[in-house]
Amino acid sequence: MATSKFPTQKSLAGRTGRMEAGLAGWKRNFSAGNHCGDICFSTGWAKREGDSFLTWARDIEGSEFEFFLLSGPGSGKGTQCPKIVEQFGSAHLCVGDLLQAEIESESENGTMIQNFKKEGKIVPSEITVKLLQLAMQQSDNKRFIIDGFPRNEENRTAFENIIAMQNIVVLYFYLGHFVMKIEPERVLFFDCPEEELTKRILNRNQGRVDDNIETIRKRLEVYFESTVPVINYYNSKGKVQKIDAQRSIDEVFEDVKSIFSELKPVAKDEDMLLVVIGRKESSTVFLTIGLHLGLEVMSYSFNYYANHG
Ligand SMILES: Nc1ncnc2c1ncn2[C@@H]1O[C@H](COP(=O)(O)OP(=O)(O)OP(=O)(O)O)[C@@H](O)[C@H]1O
Ligand SMILES: Nc1ccn([C@H]2C[C@H](O)[C@@H](COP(=O)(O)O)O2)c(=O)n1
Repeated sequence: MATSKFPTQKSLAGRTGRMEAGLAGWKRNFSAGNHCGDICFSTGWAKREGDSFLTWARDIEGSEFEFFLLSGPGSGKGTQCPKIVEQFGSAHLCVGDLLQAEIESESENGTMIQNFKKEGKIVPSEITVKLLQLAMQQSDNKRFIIDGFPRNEENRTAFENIIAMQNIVVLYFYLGHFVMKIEPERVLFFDCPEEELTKRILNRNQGRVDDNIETIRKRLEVYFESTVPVINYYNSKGKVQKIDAQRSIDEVFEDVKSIFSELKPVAKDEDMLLVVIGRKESSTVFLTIGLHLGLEVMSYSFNYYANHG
């Protein structure tokens, strides 16, 4: 086994302090209302050699990375994705296509989605995130290119705040769950002027209900108002890779290729905060999950808050 770089007891003490402070917040939230009965938090620092918090989370979720592909309508997302899939073997999840499949399956949300689409509006995250999660779960692939998502702040927070551990909750007798934030590995942004986008969509000829000048204008409005702030958000986190999309399809793909070729497995050496919230059994769940995942538990505490119901 490689040499461990576990934090010292001293540094753990500081972290445990922060953890306790965080728990005070949880306690306030729970006592505010939604919970009946006794609450237990089991928390601790744990790690697995060579893993970062995020890789670990993905590992459990079963995915190696997610790329978000975010750009204006008609910028070439749907054109480049099959090429990425062919060359790099990632799974392409196009949220627009997932929504279209819902429309075609005449599901209960189909008509509502169709109306949003006609008006160039963004479908509520409650629907898109569920479709996306399901598609990810059903895929054998562990690498995802998520095309056309998140389109606005609501999409972004819904996805990032996903309760990633629902499967584990089921496995462990509904006793507790982890909550963690999932962020994309990178965000690809195809930069293309508005006039070019409009021209491309009007020439697309795929029979889409939203490929008419009136809806294109609305979609562009929504794009500048809601999607550009999301791109700016990820840019501020250093995740955005901008590609000049006003060139030929092959030239654009050359840049895409170089980004994907740079990908290396993430292997940071960080410890992680593990939180299990539940009833009295939360400490058992904590230790069982740690064991199951091959984690070394470095510090651990059990907190019991009597009836807040
Ligand atoms: N680099 C390019 N140069 C010229 N035309 C392109 C280029 N890339 C894509 N196109 C064409 O532009 C049109 C729109 O492309 P595509 O459907 O890939 O865009 P998109 O970003 O997926 O759009 P939407 O967000 O509306 O689904 C298509 O007809 C496609 O063939
Ligand atoms: N996150 C998303 C993605 C797409 N939609 C809707 C609205 C779009 O007009 C339509 C088609 O998407 P596209 O193929 O242009 O990516 O799907 C949404 O509401 N939310």
